[in-house]
Amino acid sequence: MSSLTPSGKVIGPKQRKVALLGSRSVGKSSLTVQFVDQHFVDSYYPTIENTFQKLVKHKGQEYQLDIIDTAGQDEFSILSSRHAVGLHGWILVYSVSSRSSFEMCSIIREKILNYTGRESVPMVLVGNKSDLAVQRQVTKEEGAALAASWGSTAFLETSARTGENVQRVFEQIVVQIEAELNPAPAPAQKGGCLLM
Ligand SMILES: Nc1nc2c(ncn2[C@@H]2O[C@H](COP(=O)(O)OP(=O)(O)OP(=O)(O)O)[C@@H](O)[C@H]2O)c(=O)[nH]1
Repeated sequence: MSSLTPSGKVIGPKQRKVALLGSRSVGKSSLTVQFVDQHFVDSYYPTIENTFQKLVKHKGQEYQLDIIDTAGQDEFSILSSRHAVGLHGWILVYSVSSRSSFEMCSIIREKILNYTGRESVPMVLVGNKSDLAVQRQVTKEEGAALAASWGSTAFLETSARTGENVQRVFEQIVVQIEAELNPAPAPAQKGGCLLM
Protein backbone atom coordinates (compact mmCIF):
# COMPACT_ATOMS: atom_id res chain seq x y z
CA MET A 1 0.00 0.00 0.00
CA SER A 2 1.21 3.53 -0.79
CA SER A 3 1.03 6.21 1.87
CA LEU A 4 1.63 9.96 1.99
CA THR A 5 4.35 11.87 3.83
CA PRO A 6 3.26 15.12 5.62
CA SER A 7 4.38 17.04 2.52
CA GLY A 8 2.03 14.96 0.35
CA LYS A 9 4.76 12.91 -1.32
CA VAL A 10 3.77 9.33 -2.21
CA ILE A 11 5.89 6.65 -0.60
CA GLY A 12 5.57 2.99 -1.46
CA PRO A 13 4.81 1.61 -4.92
CA LYS A 14 3.44 3.88 -7.64
CA GLN A 15 0.52 2.38 -9.57
CA ARG A 16 1.02 2.07 -13.33
CA LYS A 17 -1.46 0.44 -15.70
CA VAL A 18 -0.34 -1.07 -19.02
CA ALA A 19 -1.96 -3.19 -21.74
CA LEU A 20 -0.57 -5.75 -24.16
CA LEU A 21 -2.16 -5.51 -27.60
CA GLY A 22 -1.51 -7.38 -30.83
CA SER A 23 -2.86 -9.98 -33.24
CA ARG A 24 -4.10 -13.38 -32.06
CA SER A 25 -1.57 -15.96 -30.96
CA VAL A 26 1.52 -13.69 -31.01
CA GLY A 27 2.29 -14.55 -27.37
CA LYS A 28 0.73 -11.76 -25.28
CA SER A 29 -0.46 -14.17 -22.58
CA SER A 30 2.77 -16.17 -22.71
CA LEU A 31 4.89 -13.04 -22.21
CA THR A 32 2.70 -11.94 -19.29
CA VAL A 33 2.76 -15.37 -17.61
CA GLN A 34 6.52 -15.69 -18.15
CA PHE A 35 7.01 -12.26 -16.54
CA VAL A 36 4.59 -12.75 -13.63
CA ASP A 37 5.03 -16.48 -12.89
CA GLN A 38 8.30 -17.37 -14.70
CA HIS A 39 6.93 -20.27 -16.69
CA PHE A 40 5.95 -21.04 -20.29
CA VAL A 41 2.76 -22.79 -21.39
CA ASP A 42 3.01 -24.59 -24.74
CA SER A 43 -0.73 -24.94 -25.31
CA TYR A 44 -2.82 -22.16 -26.81
CA TYR A 45 -5.95 -20.84 -25.06
CA PRO A 46 -7.36 -17.70 -26.71
CA THR A 47 -7.64 -14.89 -24.15
CA ILE A 48 -10.78 -12.91 -23.50
CA GLU A 49 -9.12 -10.58 -21.02
CA ASN A 50 -7.00 -11.02 -17.91
CA THR A 51 -5.39 -8.60 -15.50
CA PHE A 52 -2.16 -9.44 -13.68
CA GLN A 53 -0.23 -7.54 -11.06
CA LYS A 54 3.47 -7.43 -10.39
CA LEU A 55 5.82 -5.24 -8.42
CA VAL A 56 8.85 -3.93 -10.34
CA LYS A 57 11.70 -1.70 -9.19
CA HIS A 58 13.26 1.05 -11.31
CA LYS A 59 15.91 3.51 -10.07
CA GLY A 60 15.10 2.64 -6.44
CA GLN A 61 11.37 3.29 -6.87
CA GLU A 62 8.83 0.46 -6.67
CA TYR A 63 6.01 0.30 -9.21
CA GLN A 64 2.85 -1.78 -8.90
CA LEU A 65 2.13 -2.79 -12.49
CA ASP A 66 -1.44 -3.65 -13.47
CA ILE A 67 -1.01 -5.59 -16.70
CA ILE A 68 -4.04 -6.08 -18.96
CA ASP A 69 -3.62 -9.07 -21.27
CA THR A 70 -6.16 -8.43 -24.03
CA ALA A 71 -7.88 -10.59 -26.64
CA GLY A 72 -6.12 -10.76 -30.01
CA GLN A 73 -6.99 -7.87 -32.31
CA ASP A 74 -7.63 -7.80 -36.04
CA GLU A 75 -8.00 -4.80 -38.30
CA PHE A 76 -11.79 -4.80 -37.77
CA SER A 77 -11.67 -4.98 -33.95
CA ILE A 78 -12.91 -1.86 -32.25
CA LEU A 79 -10.48 -0.62 -29.62
CA SER A 80 -12.27 -0.81 -26.28
CA SER A 81 -12.10 2.26 -24.07
CA ARG A 82 -10.63 -0.09 -21.41
CA HIS A 83 -7.58 -0.41 -23.67
CA ALA A 84 -7.09 3.32 -24.07
CA VAL A 85 -8.55 5.36 -21.21
CA GLY A 86 -6.79 5.40 -17.83
CA LEU A 87 -3.76 3.50 -19.10
CA HIS A 88 -0.20 4.75 -18.67
CA GLY A 89 1.54 2.62 -21.31
CA TRP A 90 1.03 0.19 -24.19
CA ILE A 91 3.00 -2.90 -25.19
CA LEU A 92 2.40 -3.79 -28.85
CA VAL A 93 3.31 -7.39 -29.63
CA TYR A 94 3.86 -9.16 -32.94
CA SER A 95 5.40 -12.52 -33.73
CA VAL A 96 8.64 -12.47 -35.75
CA SER A 97 7.14 -15.50 -37.58
CA SER A 98 4.11 -13.52 -38.83
CA ARG A 99 4.39 -10.52 -41.12
CA SER A 100 0.67 -9.78 -40.85
CA SER A 101 0.99 -9.51 -37.04
CA PHE A 102 3.86 -7.02 -37.57
CA GLU A 103 1.70 -4.91 -39.90
CA MET A 104 -1.14 -5.08 -37.38
CA CYS A 105 0.97 -3.18 -34.82
CA SER A 106 0.87 0.00 -36.94
CA ILE A 107 -2.92 -0.26 -37.23
CA ILE A 108 -3.31 -0.73 -33.46
CA ARG A 109 -0.98 2.19 -32.72
CA GLU A 110 -3.07 4.47 -34.97
CA LYS A 111 -6.22 3.37 -33.13
CA ILE A 112 -4.63 4.16 -29.73
CA LEU A 113 -3.48 7.61 -30.91
CA ASN A 114 -6.92 8.36 -32.39
CA TYR A 115 -8.69 7.18 -29.27
CA THR A 116 -6.49 9.11 -26.85
CA GLY A 117 -6.15 12.17 -29.12
CA ARG A 118 -2.41 12.18 -28.45
CA GLU A 119 0.51 12.38 -30.88
CA SER A 120 2.59 9.87 -28.98
CA VAL A 121 2.15 7.65 -25.93
CA PRO A 122 4.57 5.56 -23.82
CA MET A 123 4.98 2.41 -25.86
CA VAL A 124 7.19 -0.65 -26.35
CA LEU A 125 7.15 -2.59 -29.63
CA VAL A 126 7.88 -6.29 -29.06
CA GLY A 127 8.86 -8.90 -31.66
CA ASN A 128 8.08 -12.16 -29.82
CA LYS A 129 8.98 -15.79 -30.69
CA SER A 130 12.60 -14.88 -31.49
CA ASP A 131 13.44 -18.57 -30.84
CA LEU A 132 11.61 -19.55 -34.06
CA ALA A 133 14.62 -18.84 -36.30
CA VAL A 134 13.49 -20.98 -39.25
CA GLN A 135 9.97 -19.52 -39.40
CA ARG A 136 11.16 -15.91 -39.15
CA GLN A 137 9.33 -13.49 -41.50
CA VAL A 138 10.29 -10.14 -39.91
CA THR A 139 13.91 -9.12 -39.36
CA LYS A 140 15.15 -7.44 -36.20
CA GLU A 141 16.17 -4.43 -38.31
CA GLU A 142 12.59 -4.01 -39.59
CA GLY A 143 11.25 -4.05 -36.03
CA ALA A 144 13.83 -1.50 -34.87
CA ALA A 145 13.13 0.73 -37.88
CA LEU A 146 9.38 0.71 -37.27
CA ALA A 147 9.82 1.67 -33.59
CA ALA A 148 12.32 4.40 -34.57
CA SER A 149 9.81 5.81 -37.07
CA TRP A 150 7.33 6.20 -34.19
CA GLY A 151 9.65 8.50 -32.21
CA SER A 152 10.41 7.53 -28.63
CA THR A 153 9.05 3.95 -28.81
CA ALA A 154 11.37 1.27 -27.38
CA PHE A 155 11.92 -1.97 -29.30
CA LEU A 156 12.83 -5.46 -28.12
CA GLU A 157 12.80 -8.96 -29.54
CA THR A 158 11.70 -11.54 -26.99
CA SER A 159 11.03 -15.21 -26.51
CA ALA A 160 8.37 -16.10 -23.98
CA ARG A 161 9.58 -19.70 -24.46
CA THR A 162 13.20 -19.08 -23.36
CA GLY A 163 12.48 -15.98 -21.26
CA GLU A 164 14.85 -13.86 -23.38
CA ASN A 165 14.27 -10.11 -22.80
CA VAL A 166 10.85 -10.68 -21.16
CA GLN A 167 11.76 -8.80 -17.97
CA ARG A 168 13.19 -5.97 -20.03
CA VAL A 169 9.87 -5.36 -21.82
CA PHE A 170 8.22 -4.45 -18.54
CA GLU A 171 11.21 -2.43 -17.34
CA GLN A 172 11.18 -0.51 -20.63
CA ILE A 173 7.50 0.37 -20.39
CA VAL A 174 8.15 1.82 -16.91
CA VAL A 175 11.08 3.82 -18.36
CA GLN A 176 8.83 5.13 -21.16
CA ILE A 177 6.03 6.05 -18.75
CA GLU A 178 8.36 7.82 -16.32
CA ALA A 179 10.05 9.71 -19.18
CA GLU A 180 6.64 11.08 -20.10
CA LEU A 181 5.42 11.84 -16.57
CA ASN A 182 8.74 13.31 -15.37
CA PRO A 183 10.59 14.59 -18.44
CA ALA A 184 14.28 15.34 -17.91
CA PRO A 185 14.87 19.10 -17.61
CA ALA A 186 16.18 20.70 -20.80
CA PRO A 187 19.97 21.19 -20.57
CA ALA A 188 20.83 24.72 -19.42
CA GLN A 189 22.14 26.94 -22.21
CA LYS A 190 25.81 27.80 -21.87
CA GLY A 191 26.53 31.52 -21.53
CA GLY A 192 23.86 34.13 -21.11
CA CYS A 193 23.86 36.07 -24.36
CA LEU A 194 23.11 35.47 -27.99
CA LEU A 195 25.44 36.77 -30.68
CA MET A 196 23.42 38.53 -33.38
N1 LIG B 1 8.13 -20.86 -29.92
C1 LIG B 1 7.44 -19.94 -29.23
N2 LIG B 1 6.10 -20.10 -29.05
C2 LIG B 1 5.45 -19.14 -28.34
C3 LIG B 1 6.12 -18.02 -27.80
N3 LIG B 1 5.19 -17.26 -27.16
C4 LIG B 1 4.01 -17.88 -27.29
N4 LIG B 1 4.15 -19.03 -28.01
C5 LIG B 1 3.08 -19.98 -28.37
O1 LIG B 1 2.18 -19.32 -29.23
C6 LIG B 1 0.82 -19.71 -28.95
C7 LIG B 1 -0.01 -18.48 -28.62
O2 LIG B 1 0.46 -17.90 -27.41
P1 LIG B 1 -0.46 -16.97 -26.49
O3 LIG B 1 0.40 -16.45 -25.42
O4 LIG B 1 -1.70 -17.68 -26.12
O5 LIG B 1 -0.84 -15.83 -27.54
P2 LIG B 1 -1.82 -14.57 -27.35
O6 LIG B 1 -1.22 -13.44 -28.11
O7 LIG B 1 -2.09 -14.32 -25.90
O8 LIG B 1 -3.14 -15.10 -28.07
P3 LIG B 1 -4.66 -14.49 -28.02
O9 LIG B 1 -5.20 -14.79 -26.66
O10 LIG B 1 -5.39 -15.21 -29.11
O11 LIG B 1 -4.58 -13.04 -28.30
C8 LIG B 1 0.91 -20.71 -27.80
O12 LIG B 1 0.89 -22.03 -28.32
C9 LIG B 1 2.26 -20.43 -27.15
O13 LIG B 1 2.81 -21.57 -26.53
C10 LIG B 1 7.53 -17.90 -28.00
O14 LIG B 1 8.21 -16.95 -27.58
N5 LIG B 1 8.14 -18.89 -28.73
